[in-house]
Amino acid sequence: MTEPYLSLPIDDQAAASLRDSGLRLALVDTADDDAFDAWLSADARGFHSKQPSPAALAQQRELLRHRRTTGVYDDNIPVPHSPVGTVNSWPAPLTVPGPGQVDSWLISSVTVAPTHRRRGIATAMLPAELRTAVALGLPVAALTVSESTIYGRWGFGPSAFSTAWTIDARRAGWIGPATRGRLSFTTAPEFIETGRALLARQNAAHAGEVGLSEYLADRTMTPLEGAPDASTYRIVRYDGPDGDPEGFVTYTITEDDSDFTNATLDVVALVATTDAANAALWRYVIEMDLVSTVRAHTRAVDEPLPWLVRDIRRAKVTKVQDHLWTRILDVPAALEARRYENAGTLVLEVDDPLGFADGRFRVAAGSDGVASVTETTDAPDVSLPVGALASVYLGAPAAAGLAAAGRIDGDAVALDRLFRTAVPPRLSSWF
Ligand SMILES: CC(=O)SCCNC(=O)CCNC(=O)[C@H](O)C(C)(C)COP(=O)(O)OP(=O)(O)OC[C@H]1O[C@@H](n2cnc3c(N)ncnc32)[C@H](O)[C@@H]1OP(=O)(O)O
Repeated sequence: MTEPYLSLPIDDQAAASLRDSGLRLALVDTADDDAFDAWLSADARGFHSKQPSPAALAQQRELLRHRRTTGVYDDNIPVPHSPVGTVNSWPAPLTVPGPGQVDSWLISSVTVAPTHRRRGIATAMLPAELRTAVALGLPVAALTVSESTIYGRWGFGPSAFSTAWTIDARRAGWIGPATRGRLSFTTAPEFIETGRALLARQNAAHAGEVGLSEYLADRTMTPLEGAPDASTYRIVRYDGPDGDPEGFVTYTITEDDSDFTNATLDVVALVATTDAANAALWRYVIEMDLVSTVRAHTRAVDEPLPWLVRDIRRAKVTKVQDHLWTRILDVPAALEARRYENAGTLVLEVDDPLGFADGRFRVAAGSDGVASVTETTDAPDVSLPVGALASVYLGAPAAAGLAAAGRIDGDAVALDRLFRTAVPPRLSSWF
C-alpha cells in the first residue's frame, strides 16, 4: 500500500505560481529509473557534487525511494526531463524534551539549478512542503541547512547547535574512567542491524535527534557508493561489562607520508547509549598509536570530552554551529508533545506571516512536566515570531539572546525558565 505522504497530490498553490513563470511542479515517480536518475543527478549538481556513477544512482534509487520526491521542470529547455528545482521529504520522529517524540516532516535536497536561481522557485517549493506537512497532520517540519541565511524567511529557526573538535592526541592525556567493557573491531555487514538499533536508542534519548532512515543510519557505518574513502572506514564496537552492545565509533585515518607517527584520525560517527560507552570510545580514538590529531564533528555543545582529558586546552572546539532548524506548524500539538522541567504558565503571542502557527496560546505546565496548550484572548506575556519559538522549543538557551536582539518582546526570563532544559538539544547527523 502506498503511504499517504507519497501519494498526496502536488501542492496546487505552488503549482499555479510556478505555472505562471512557465515552470511545472511535479512529483517524481521513483519507480521510473530514468526520471529518478535525472532528479538525483540534478540534486547532486545543485550541491556541486560530482555526477553520480551508475552504481551510485542505483544505490540512491534504492535507498531514497521512501522519500516524497518533487521536481520543478522547465519544459522549454533542451533537456526538459532534468529538473531545475529539487526537494524531497519524509516523516520521522523528532525527539523532544522528556524525552518524547513528535512526528515531523523532514525536508532535504532543496536545490535550484544555477541557471534558474532567484526566480522564486524555492519560494514556491518551501511553503508547499509546509502545507504538505500540515495536510499530513504533522506539527513540526525540520531540516539541516547548507547556509544559515535561507530558511528563516519561511519561519524556521535554529533549534539545536553542534560542535566540531580537534584533539591533540599526544598531549590531551586521558583522565576519564577506565574502560570496563570490551572494544572490538567489526564490519558494516555484520554490525549493521546492531548499529541501527544503537542509533535508534541513542537518538530517542536526546532532544533534537531524529529517527534515522536506513539510508541515514547506514552512512554512519559504511560510505555511500562512490565516496572517496570507501576502503578506509574502520568500525569498533563497545559492549558493556554484561556483554550488551552500548555504542560504536566509525573512523578513518589519514597517514602523514613524511612522519609515521603523525596520522590524523577523523571520527565519522561516535554513537553511545551510555556514558561509559561514550568515554570508552573517546579514549580508544585519543590513545590510538601513530595518531597525533583526532577530529570529530556534529557533537553536542555539552560534549563531556574536556572533562575526560588532563589538558583541557588540547581538546579544542573548532566550530559551534547552528545545526537543526525546526518550523512549528501546530503550536498546541508541538508544545504539548514535550515535557517541561519547571511548572509555570505563559501566554505566548506567536507571529507567523505564513499563517500556520499564528495566534495567542496559553502554555500551562504542571509539576509533572506535562503542559496543556490552549488558544486564549488573555494578554500575552511574551510575543515572538514563529522562528524564535522554534529556537527555544527543544530547550536551547536562546531566549535571552533573542530578547537582547529585540526579536522577542515581554518576559524573556519566564520564557527561558519554562522552555530551557538542563541538557541542551543536539543533533548528531545531517539529513
Ligand atoms: C534543506 C536543504 O536542502 S539545505 C540546501 C539548500 N540548497 C543549497 O544550498 C544549494 C545551492 N543553492 C540553491 O540551490 C538555491 O540558491 C536555493 C535553493 C538556496 C534558493 O533557491 P532560489 O529559487 O534561487 O530562491 P528564491 O528565488 O525563491 O529566493 C527566495 C529568497 O531567498 C533568498 N535567497 C536565496 N538563496 C539564498 C542564499 N543562499 N542566501 C541568502 N538568501 C538567499 C533570495 O534572495 C530571496 O529573497 P527575497 O525573498 O528577500 O527576495
